[in-house]
Order: sequence, then structure tokens, then C-alpha cells
Amino acid sequence: MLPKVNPTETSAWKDLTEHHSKMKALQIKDLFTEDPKRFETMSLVFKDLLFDYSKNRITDETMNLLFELAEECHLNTAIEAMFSGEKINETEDRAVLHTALRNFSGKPVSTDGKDVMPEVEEVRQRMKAFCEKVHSGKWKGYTGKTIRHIVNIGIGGSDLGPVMVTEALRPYWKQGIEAHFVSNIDGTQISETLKQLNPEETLFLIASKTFTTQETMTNAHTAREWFLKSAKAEKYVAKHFVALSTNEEDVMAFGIARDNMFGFWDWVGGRYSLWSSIGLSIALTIGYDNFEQLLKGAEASDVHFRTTPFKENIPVIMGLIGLWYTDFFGAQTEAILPYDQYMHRFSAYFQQGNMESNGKHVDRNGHPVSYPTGPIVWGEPGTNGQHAFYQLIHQGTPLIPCDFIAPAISHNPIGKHHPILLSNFFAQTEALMNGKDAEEVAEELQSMDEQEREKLVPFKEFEGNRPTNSFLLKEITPFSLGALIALYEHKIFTQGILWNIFSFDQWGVELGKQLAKKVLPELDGDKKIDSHDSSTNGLINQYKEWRK
Ligand SMILES: O=P(O)(O)OC[C@H]1O[C@H](O)[C@@H](O)[C@@H](O)[C@@H]1O
Repeated sequence: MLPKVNPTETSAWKDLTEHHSKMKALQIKDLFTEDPKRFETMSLVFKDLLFDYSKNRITDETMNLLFELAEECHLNTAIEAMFSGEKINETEDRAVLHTALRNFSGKPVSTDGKDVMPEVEEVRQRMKAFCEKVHSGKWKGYTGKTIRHIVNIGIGGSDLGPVMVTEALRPYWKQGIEAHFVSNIDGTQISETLKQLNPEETLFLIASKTFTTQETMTNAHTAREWFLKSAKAEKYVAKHFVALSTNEEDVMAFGIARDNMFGFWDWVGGRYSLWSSIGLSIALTIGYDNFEQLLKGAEASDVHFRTTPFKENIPVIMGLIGLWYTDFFGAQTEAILPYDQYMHRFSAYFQQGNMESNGKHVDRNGHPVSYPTGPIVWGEPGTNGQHAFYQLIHQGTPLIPCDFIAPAISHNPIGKHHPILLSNFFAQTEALMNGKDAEEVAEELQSMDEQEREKLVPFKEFEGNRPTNSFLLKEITPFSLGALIALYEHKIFTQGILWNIFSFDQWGVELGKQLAKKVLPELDGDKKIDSHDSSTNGLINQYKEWRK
């Protein structure tokens, strides 16, 4: 059992509260003037990744107090508990061992007295063999054709990770294989996807931890019917459908043979499952060896997180700085802004990662928390975001801490595109910090009539002092992406521990699943509905009226 400390009752929290009243007025740019070594002190290089956290509203004292908070909340004990298979997901009585999926150390990882590594390795080997069969053309469709299209049918954690990674690693796609993803229950997505496909060359991966999720099961049945319309015989389903799941019984009931099932375990949370067999669509798309590199990158971050002192521990620092803004500055959101088009689903992925994990208002003792927890996470790739919402980041009223992410080397180094992209990446964090004061604005508007100029100055002023982290990666490779994702995962873990909440359950989502099931039968027939409030009744009845 994890120690359950209310962070606000620690002495570090009290000191941080006092410290915050001093820090409110400090300007980040002044901290740079005062300390020429600020960048050196507040940046870390890990593998081929530079993490620069110097443009934050922090001093050494802030960081030391935050490290003390982490100590008082027993973060070290919690990290060890996770890695060593303790059942830290108490509300579901489960261990949290996605780190075992990327463990190549040869060392055992046990939970419930059993080493999980033999099973993990067995599934990895089966995934590898399967990828080889598909890529070499040995795996044939029902008419003897090779597989050219992979369709992953899953939602939430069984979709977002595979989509984000395959997109981020598009330069590594195997020739001759196209990956498609269907998640939404909206029939539009599967219809539009199936239109592009030939059933003889298509392999469906039904990805669902529980194998009961309504959206996924409905889409899977639609795909099966579509396939059988051409293939005619049930026996061919085996050549075109595989399951990625923990639920063997329901997989069998769907008609997928045990041989075509790639399992994983209840100690893998859905939003942490891309490293498991849920990653099969990734391995099929970029090749198994690249998938293994992704896992190895994550493993490097695991080792870093588990063994590095807090002062040099990137996910710990990321988590602490985030908490500093959420709990002391009242920041409600955080933006993740990748300056890399291939990473266009990265923030969407970590929306689930963060918000499903730390969107909790009850602490680990079952009491409502008295402090803000998980922030709203959002973002779009640069520079698109700059022309959409950066206005608010620069001049709006809320404080929005931002993570800027960019690769030094582009996979598409054409013309001046990459230097232009990166000049934006560098310039934005600088501008967010420095702002622009009235004097500078007036200087810029010198040629203007004085009265006009004075009117305009307030609108063109930027107060600055807007905090950012920068992640400069040498290049987006399977290894570096794996490492980056795992750093973000461990940031979430760090914050969950400090907020004293359970990060690995998701009861809030379960409610949605039940609610829709209750309404669905009411949509049949023409009978007017009066079992809800008048708004819900009104909406349902209008729908019934219009769909006639
Ligand atoms: O893989 P499954 O079981 O289909 O679940 C899909 C998703 O369902 C819910 O939204 C949550 O439990 C998510 O964490 C999960 O990723």
C-alpha cells in the first residue's frame, strides 16, 4: 500500500505557499540576467534529447522546495512500488506494470509472486513472428493475396497510442503496408475506411483490453459482415481478423481463434497499452525491429526515472513544475506543442494520458481533495497553433504553461522549411518569456502620430513571463519517441503521487458506457419518451420525429 500523504499538510507545501507570494512578482527574464548560468543549471541532456526548463517561474529555491515536497509525499517509495509490481491501482486491485512490457534487462518483474517476463517475452516473440509472416507475404488472405492494409479497430487507449505512434513514425512505414484506424461508433469512419479497401488484402486488428467496449465491438461486427459479404465462408475470418485483448473468452465467442489472439494483462492500463500487443498495428506498420526500438527508448526513460536523483530526473522535474503552476498559480490548462507535423496526435494522446489518469477529485483515502489536480491538456502542432490560439497564450488572461517539442533534424529537409519551422520554435518561447513593454512598442511605432501611438500601445504590449519547457530532440526516431512518451507517462505518475490520487483507474469513463446503454433501447420505435428530464426527453423526441 502506498503512503497516502495529503500534500497540503506537508511542511514543503506551507513553504511553497509562502515562497509563491515572493515569486509572483518575479520576471523570468530577470532571472536570466541575474544568473548567466541559468540555462546550464536548468537543462538536462538525456540520450539525444535536450530538456530545457529554464524559462519557468522558478528559482533554485522553488525547485528545492518542490523536491522536498516529493520527498515528503514518498515519491521514491511509490516509484519503487510501481516498478516492483505492487498493487498500487488499489480501486481495481491491480499492479501497474506497463514498464515490464519494455523491460529488456533480463531481470524478472513479479506481481502476485509470479514473474511476468516469460509471458511478456512469449507475446513479443509471437508478435515478431506474425509481423515477419505478414511482411514476407507468407501470411496470405483468403484468395492467396498478401496483406496490404491493416485496420486497427479500437478506441481510447486501444486507438490513440497506435495512431499517435504510427503517425509520428510515418517515415519508418514499411513499403506496401497502409495502416488505418477506426475508433468512432459514428458509422462514417468505418464506412469511409472500408471504401478504400479490398477485403482480400485487408487484415483487421480488433484491439480492446476488455473486448466488451460497445464502439469497438460494433465496428468489429460491421467489419466482419463487410468481409463475409466477399469471402462468403466463416472459415476465412481466421486469415483476416486478429484480436489484441486480455479477454480470451469473448475473443473466442467473436470467432477469433486462440492462435490469432495476442494477449496482455490486467496490469496494463488501457492508456499505457501501446507497449503491449495493442502495439501490433505499430509493429506491422513500421516493422517489428523498429517497434522494439520504441520499447527500448521507453526502457531508457524507465531506468532514468527509477534511478536518477530527483534533481536530475526529467519526469520528476516535469511533474513538479506542472504542479507548481496548477496548485500555486491556478493554471487550469497545459499546452503540448510539437513542432513536427508527424507528431500531430501527440497532444491528443496525452489528453487521455493526463486527463483520464489525473482527472480525479477524490484522494487515495477516499476524501475529496482540497486542491486542484490534473490540468486540461491540449495542443496542436506548430506552426498551425501559432495562427490559431497563440494569441491567447501571449496576451490572454489565463496562464498557460506550454511544452514546446521539436526535432533538430527533419525527415523532410526540403528547402528552408525546417530552419523556418525551428526559428518559430525558438522565437516563441523567447517571446513568451520576454514579452514586449510599452517602451519597445512605442519605439516600433515611432513613425506614427503621437496621439495615435499612445492609443495603440496597450494593445500591442505583451506582459511576457509566460512559462515554457523546451524539448529539443536530435531526431524523431522509434527510440527517441519511445523515450519521450515514457517521460510524459512518468510525469503523470509523479503528479498522481503528489496529488495523492489514484492515476490508474477511470471510473468517470465507465459511467458514460452505462448511460448510453440505457438510452439505446428507448430510441427504437415511435413512442414518445418521458423517462428523463424535459430537455433530454425533448431532444430524443425531436430525433424520433426527424428520423422518420
Ligand atoms: O480497450 P478497451 O477495453 O476497449 O477500452 C477502451 C477505453 O475504454 C474506456 O474509455 C477507458 O477504460 C479507457 O481507458 C480505455 O482505453
